[in-house]
Order: sequence, then C-alpha cells, then structure tokens
Amino acid sequence: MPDSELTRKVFDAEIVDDETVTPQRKRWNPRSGVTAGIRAVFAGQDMFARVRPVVSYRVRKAPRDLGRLAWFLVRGAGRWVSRGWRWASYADLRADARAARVAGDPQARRTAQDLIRSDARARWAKVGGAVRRVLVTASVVTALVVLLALLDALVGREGMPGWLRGLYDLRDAVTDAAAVAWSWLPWLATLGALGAAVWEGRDRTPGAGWLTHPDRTDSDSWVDERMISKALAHLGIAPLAAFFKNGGELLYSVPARKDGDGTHTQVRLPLGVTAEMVTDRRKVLAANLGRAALETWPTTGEEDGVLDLWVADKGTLSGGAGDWPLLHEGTVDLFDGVPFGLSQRGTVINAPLIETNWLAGGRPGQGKTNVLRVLLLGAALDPTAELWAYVMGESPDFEPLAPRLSRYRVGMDDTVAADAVQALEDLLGEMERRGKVLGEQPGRPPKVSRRLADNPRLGLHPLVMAIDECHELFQHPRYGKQAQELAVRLIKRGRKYGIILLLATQSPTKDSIPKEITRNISCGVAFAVADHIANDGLLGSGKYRAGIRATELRMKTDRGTCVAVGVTDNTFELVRTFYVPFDDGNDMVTPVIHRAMALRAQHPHTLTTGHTPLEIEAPPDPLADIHHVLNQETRVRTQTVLARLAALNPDVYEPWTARHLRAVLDEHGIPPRKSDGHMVIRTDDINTAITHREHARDDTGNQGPFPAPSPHRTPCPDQHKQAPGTRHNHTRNTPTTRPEPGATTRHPASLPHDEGRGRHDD
Ligand SMILES: Nc1ncnc2c1ncn2[C@@H]1O[C@H](COP(=O)(O)OP(=O)(O)OP(=O)(O)O)[C@@H](O)[C@H]1O
Repeated sequence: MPDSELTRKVFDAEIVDDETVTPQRKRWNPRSGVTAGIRAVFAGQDMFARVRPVVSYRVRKAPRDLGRLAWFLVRGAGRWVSRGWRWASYADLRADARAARVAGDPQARRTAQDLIRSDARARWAKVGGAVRRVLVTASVVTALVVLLALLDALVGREGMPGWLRGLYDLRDAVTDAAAVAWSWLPWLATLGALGAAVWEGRDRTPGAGWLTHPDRTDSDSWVDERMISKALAHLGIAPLAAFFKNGGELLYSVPARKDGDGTHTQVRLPLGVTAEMVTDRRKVLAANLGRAALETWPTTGEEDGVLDLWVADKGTLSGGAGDWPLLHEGTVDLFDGVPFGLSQRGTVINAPLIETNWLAGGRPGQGKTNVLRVLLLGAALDPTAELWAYVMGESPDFEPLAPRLSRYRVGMDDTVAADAVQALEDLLGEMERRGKVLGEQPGRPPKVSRRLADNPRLGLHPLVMAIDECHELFQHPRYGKQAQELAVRLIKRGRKYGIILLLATQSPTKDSIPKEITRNISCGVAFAVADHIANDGLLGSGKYRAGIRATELRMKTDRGTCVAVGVTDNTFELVRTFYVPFDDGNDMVTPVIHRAMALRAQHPHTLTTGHTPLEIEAPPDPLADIHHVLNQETRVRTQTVLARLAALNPDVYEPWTARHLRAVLDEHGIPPRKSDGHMVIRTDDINTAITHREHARDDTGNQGPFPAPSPHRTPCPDQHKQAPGTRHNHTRNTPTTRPEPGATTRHPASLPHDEGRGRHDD
C-alpha cells in the first residue's frame, strides 16, 4: 500500500485552547445564579452602609452649609460690586498712580494718569461700537420681521412658493421656542446668577471645605499677600514690626501671583527697612511661611527698599528635573542654547553658550561634572561645533564623549597641564585668526553669527573648550600662572569669536580661580557651597549679600540643584539640572554621542588646528561611495552594496536600507536592475551617472557638494587615495590628542604622517 494512503487527512479543524473551551464548560447553574444575586444585594448593602453616614453627616451639617452658601452669595455679590466699581473708576490705575506718588516717581505717576485717560477713551469707543452693532442688527431683524408680516397679510401662505412657506414655518417655530424660553428665562437667569454669585463668593483661603477649594490644586502651596505680610511682621525687624503695629499696610508693586512652581511678589518695604535685612532672616521668613529655607528666596529688587520674593510650592524643588529633552532625539543650534535644567518656575532653561563663558563649582559630588557634560553633549548635537575637553584629574567622566572630542586629555600629570596650556594658547591664536577673518567679511561683522559659523571655509564654527577641576590647572606650580593669564584673555575677548570656555571646580577660592576670571565670567553656576566666599567666587561679588545664596543648598539632598546667574535675564535662577546618567551599568551618554557622530558625518565641518591652516571635511557622496564599493565588478547585489557601504562609513551608512539606496539611484535616473531574481547595481550604470554629473557640473560651473579647500590649505600628496565619502582627519600633531578607538578601521588616515599620531576629531 502506498504511503500516502496511510496518511490521515484533516478536512476541517480548529485550534482549541483553554479560553475557547472554558465558555462551553460554564453552563447555567441555578444555584450559582442565586448566589450571585445575593452577593449583588449584599454589595448594594455595603454601598448603602458606606453612603449612609456620609448622607447623615451632610444632613446634620445642612444648616451650617446653607448659612455658608448664603454668606458666599452675599460676599460674591459684594465682590462683583467692588470689581464693577474698580472697573468703572479705574481703581487699579489710580492705585498705580498713588503708589508712584508714594515712591516719588513723577514719571510713573504721569504714565498711570495717561493710561487712565487713554483707557477711558478706548472704553467709550468700545461701547459706541457695540451700541452701533446692536442697532444695525436690530434694524435689519425688525425690517425682516415687518416684511414677512406684510407679505403674510397681503399674499396669504397658500399663494407662496414652498421655500417661503418653509421660512414662515421656521419663523413660527423660533417664535414659539422663544415664548417658552421667555417664561423660563427669569427663573433660569435668577438661578444662574445665584449660582455664579455663590461661586464668586466662595472661600478662597486654604483648608476650605467641600463647597470650596482654593485656586491651586495643592492648598499647601497657597501663599498670598496677607500671609507674606504676616510672615514679614514676625521677622523680628524692629522698624517693620513698628510699621505693622501702627496699622501700616505694605505696598505690593507686584501682587503675589503664581509663577511657575511657586509664588512671586515684589514688596516696597517701609521706611528704615532694606531688602538685605529681610534676606538676612531668610530662615525665619521661610519658617513663618511654612517653607524650607531652600524654598524661600527673598532677594533685593531694583532698589534696596524693594524686596523681591519667590516662594516655591511645597516640595516641588525636591523632584528632579526629569529626562534631558535631547536624550533620545533632537539636534542643537548652539546659537539658541542647550537645555540645561528646570528653573524654579518649572520651565526649561536653554543655557546660552555662544558669547558666554561658564564657571561651575560647588562641593564634591554635587553635579558640576554633570553640568559640564550636559553642556558638551548639547554642543555635540550641533554638527558645526568643535569640542575640546581637559580633565585635570583621573576620572572617566568624559570618556563616552571621546569620539566627538577633537582634543581630549585626562590625568594629573604635568603633561596634561602642559597640553591644556598649549590648547589655551592655540585658542588665543585661533582668536586672532578669527578676528582677521571677520575683518575680511563684507560689512566687517562684529561677531560670529550662525550664518558665518555655517560656512566651513571661514572656520568660524563654535569652539568649546571644557576644563574640569580647573583649579588644579590654575594652581599648577609650573603652568598655573600661564594658564591663568591665557584663560583671562580668552574669557575677556574670545566670546564674540565663537570661542567658549567652560570651567568646573570644587574649589572656587581667590587662590584657585583668578579674580579676573570670576569677575568676567558670564554664567556662574554654584552647587552647594560652604561659605559666602565660595558663593561670590562663583556667582559674582555681592550676590550673597543680595540673598542669592548657594549656601542654602544642602549637600546630597540638593544634589543636581544649583543657583545660576547669567543663564537668563533674571537676576538668578534656582536650577534643577538635567542629569544624563553615566554610572556603572547605566550609560545614556554614549547613544547621544552616536547620534552626534552621525549628525556630524553629514555636515561639512572645520577643525581648528592651532596656527596651521584650516582643514575642511567633505560631506559623504553616496554615488561616489557606491562606485567605490562596487570595486569595478560588473554587478553587485543590493544587499552586498549596503553591507560594503556600512563597512566603509558606518556612521553614515549603517542605518541605510534598500530604500535609501533606491532613493540615491532614482535621484540619478538609474533604473532598478535584476539578475538571477536578485536586485543588483551595475557598475556601468553608476559610471554613466557619475559622468553625467560631472558634465552637469562643468556646464553650471558648480563645484558639487564638496566645499573647495581653504585657500591656505597645503595639498596632501596622497589625498586622492582617500576613500570617497570617508572623512578627512588632518590635524595638527600635538601631544594634546589621543588616538581614537577604532580610528584605523573607521577613518583611515589619508596622510602618511598622520599614521600613529593622536586623534583630533571624529
Ligand atoms: N542633576 C542631577 N540629578 C540627579 N543626580 C545628579 C545630578 N547631577 C549629579 N547627580 C549625582 O551626583 C553624582 C556626582 O555628580 P558629578 O560627578 O557631576 O559631581 P561633581 O560635583 O562633579 O563631583 P566631583 O567634584 O567629585 O567631581 C552623580 O554620579 C549623580 O549620581
């Protein structure tokens, strides 16, 4: 018997699993139905048992609640009246005028009075416009109604066309509905007005009951002028206490209002009291307001007699800043800044880097290095930026950034200090060169702009140098003095040339950081510091006295939170910095650097090589690269081409799929080709496309996507050997560089004298 006859045949089947079987097993069981019913009843009873005490409690409290409702009604109506009066009498503007008179500011007073006049004019103009609109509408509607009535009387509905009869039906329906609504309207209007008045008059103080709730979701966060005045009255400042005792009322030039995650206000203090007297009693003020000292920020306003107060909502500052916005995607334009942290108001601060220099400091382990790393990471996502980093100690903190760093040295030995000084010297030379380049530009622009930075021929791209633990460099017995001088000159003059210095230190004393640096630095960042000397060393002199105090930050508890000046237009910011983890087993920095590398590979960019001429890297040329990897074979399978491209330039081609390849071929008019059922690319097609492209360039005079070399550039004898599309790494040979991991496979050196030397750029 043949085998096939022994095989069982299945004509119809169904895959059966537990779920399909279970419903068939569940038959109706009268007993279980009864049990379920009883359970439902008991569940209902549970519910009833829960609801009953609530209802009885409400019933007992009903008289009190009704009383409160009545009181709210009266108070709401009162509030409306007073608001109406304020509106009608321009009370706010009059108060401004009065405040200006008290402050002895005639200009402000005149402005307030002018505003009252112009407001009155605008208001009457508005009323006139509204009356005119109402009159016109009423006349049109009346004319229409009269016309319809006349027509109805003269012609009769029977003689009218269908659409006109429809119009009459509509009119009648609207009239009937209006008549019904009219009979209800007084009731509805009264009820609505009563409800609105109760709502308006509800208790707005914290802790109000079920009928009321404060404007904030968190009643703990409530801080108003009454509470602030009370807190100030109990600070133990004699003139302030006397002022309140005599029935004085403080003048709030900025009323207490929600500002991000807190409340902001400005108070004009009475005679004999300065803002500094209040900032000195910050802890008492915080306690009086029911806040931690860190959550209470009294500072001097525009004048010594004006107190600027910001009080954080309770507990909001203890939360971290969350993920760095660029952690998973996004690029940076350094001219717009780098997301750096959350301000006390809960908004993201875009830290400015262009035209600034930074000094970050604080006690050990509070987050300085992370700030430097975040700024460098952000800069790395601007493909035009060139980055250098010097770490004056043995630390792997910047290791994952290495592929994107053109210069990178780590260590405590003298060679690192020597290289850092050399780098500062190179930056000064570069500054001179940039000054000349700017001077040669049409219109002699005073500083580097995005447009100029984008032109790789000029070499005016942003150049960021970070020095971690910079006090080690500035205090170095041999190189310290020179480093100080160079850094000061750079900080003073380098900003407009797109040269940015980022410094971080544990020890911001006058011996470790030159005074000229702390004086001229534009962005100061202070994590928890020990005393007012360190505070003012980082943030600028007088900041401690003005109440801008990183001394309030607590070691460990406030790790990652810093006081920053110069990062926004505000006098200071309390910043919860973004943290990009680089810890044992959690490295979120490397993926960002991979993105940064891929981005940079797609842009022509310049490297600064000390006093030597600029080198310009060419962007990849996919057509030439395909030609290169075809290796003169007649045809090669598409998948093989993709693999070879990825090996040739992984940064650019590793993410490529057949679709990317197809797009390039389509762009050059190369049709899809098949051989033995496989998609292939033919060398002939690519050769033809390249020839066409060359002709097209000759015709238009266009030099193609590669930027022409710098006029100063020394031609490399073997430059033509460079694999097309790979990036040229021609940099000055200085001991400040170190070999890039994998540099030999990924970026073959095009110059024989580059072989074996330190790396400079990606
Ligand atoms: N913004 C932040 N959010 C949360 N944790 C942070 C933040 N910044 C730093 N940290 C934590 O603090 C630790 C120390 O950070 P970092 O190395 O930046 O401090 P540092 O001040 O540079 O220390 P050192 O002076 O020792 O170099 C980090 O490993 C991290 O756990």
